[in-house]
Amino acid sequence: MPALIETVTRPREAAGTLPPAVAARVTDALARPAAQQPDYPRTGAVTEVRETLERMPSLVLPGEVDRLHRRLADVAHGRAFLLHGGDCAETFAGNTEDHVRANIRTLLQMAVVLTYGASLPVVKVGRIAGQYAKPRSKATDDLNLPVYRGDIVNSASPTPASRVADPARMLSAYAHSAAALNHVRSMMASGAADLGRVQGWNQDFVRDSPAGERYRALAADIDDGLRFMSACQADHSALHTTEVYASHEALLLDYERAMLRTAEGDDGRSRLYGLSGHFLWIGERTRRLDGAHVALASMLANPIGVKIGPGTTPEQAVEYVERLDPDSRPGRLTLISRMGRDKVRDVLPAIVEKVTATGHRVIWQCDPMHGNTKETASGYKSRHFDDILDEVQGFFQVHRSLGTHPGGLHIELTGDHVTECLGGARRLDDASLAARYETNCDPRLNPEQSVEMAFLVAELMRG
Ligand SMILES: O=C[C@H](O)[C@H](O)COP(=O)(O)O
Ligand SMILES: C=C(OP(=O)(O)O)C(=O)O
Repeated sequence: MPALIETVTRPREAAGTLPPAVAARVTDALARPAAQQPDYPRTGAVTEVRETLERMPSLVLPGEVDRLHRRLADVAHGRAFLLHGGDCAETFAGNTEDHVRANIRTLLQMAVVLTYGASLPVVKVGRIAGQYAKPRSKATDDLNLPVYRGDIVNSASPTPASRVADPARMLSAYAHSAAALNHVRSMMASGAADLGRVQGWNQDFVRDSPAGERYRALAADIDDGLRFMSACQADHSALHTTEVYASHEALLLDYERAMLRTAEGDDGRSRLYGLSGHFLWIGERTRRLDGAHVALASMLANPIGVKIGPGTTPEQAVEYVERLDPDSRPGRLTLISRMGRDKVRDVLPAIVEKVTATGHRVIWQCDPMHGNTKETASGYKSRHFDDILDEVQGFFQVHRSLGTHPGGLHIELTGDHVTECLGGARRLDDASLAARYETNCDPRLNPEQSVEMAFLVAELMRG
């Protein structure tokens, strides 16, 4: 697909929107070892694209990032819950109005269930409007072609030409992200997040799902509550709208570099923001402490997440906290554990204890997807609903036993009725996966499995 925005070639010296001292620090940070970066055939083209992006409007605004930071501070203090979800890999072709709407709808449905079930405000963050870069386990695929690294880098189609990394794809990713954000913002502004409407979607779920009976009572309770509030003419204006924030893995350094902007923060001080999204995270494969991803993130004013897999030591976790939250600001750092169901109960406690002892208030979030991926007998990369749930249960057990706040859930999901993860109320089995296995990378929960998961997590939150 051609780039949606033409590159503008300008003299090198005119490039860059950052003050020179900041730009020099960014350059230093990015000179560190960086895993999972594409091998572009022509580096000049990368510079041209970067310079074009540096001149474009940022995708999100510093004030929105700061507001999310304040919401996340509530999560860190145990007064709210962070729900984070969306595609494993967004695609340009899949960035349609229907898909964006369905994903947001699923996220909001889950949020309603969690808010009501756990009586806690839920901060909603989509894996949306930028989740276009994928870290991979191997450099080549089964056909011995360079591996697909996400639509921002190359194409999933299995030919040598389409797997060549193309910097112009960063421009398309920018344009697609802007379109998705625009749609999310208009959904929010036009009342799509009105609790009454979202609750209607849940009733569809209750009616159509084989697990419907189990959830009918909760859905009816929410309805009663809404009717009661209307009858009392109580001010429920807050129930008619909501905030949804955008996040992605800050993996592709050329793109993230181009989206850096300085702006005055809440306190009037100039700060560096990564304005490709509100919340940016560092993945399991790029979290080396002396690496470029950690160095860049440490300079940003955004809330930052770090995925921590089963190989993480308590000492490393403390290092992340010290480097990424040096001012000890609650909500700044989210540690996203993705241990796998077999390891979470053994590995997480020592990490939580050691980090808690530093006095920093991090958000503890559970990603129960990435440690539970398996190949099925028929060759699909899948995850079983029961394994996912088991990891969430383990995560809650660990936090309950240590008296810390199990602050969030990070899920790969889609609002499309795919068949990618096994199990759930419809008991999807290996033979059913072929029907709608559509992901370009990892398997996602479908809407029914997602809402079912939300009901089960709400029960855990009620404790
Ligand atoms: O989403 C996470 C990773 O990008 C993904 O699990 C890597 O998949 P791979 O092991 O097929 O490369
Ligand atoms: C790559 C991802 O996860 P992880 O870094 O935990 O493997 C992801 O969340 O897309």
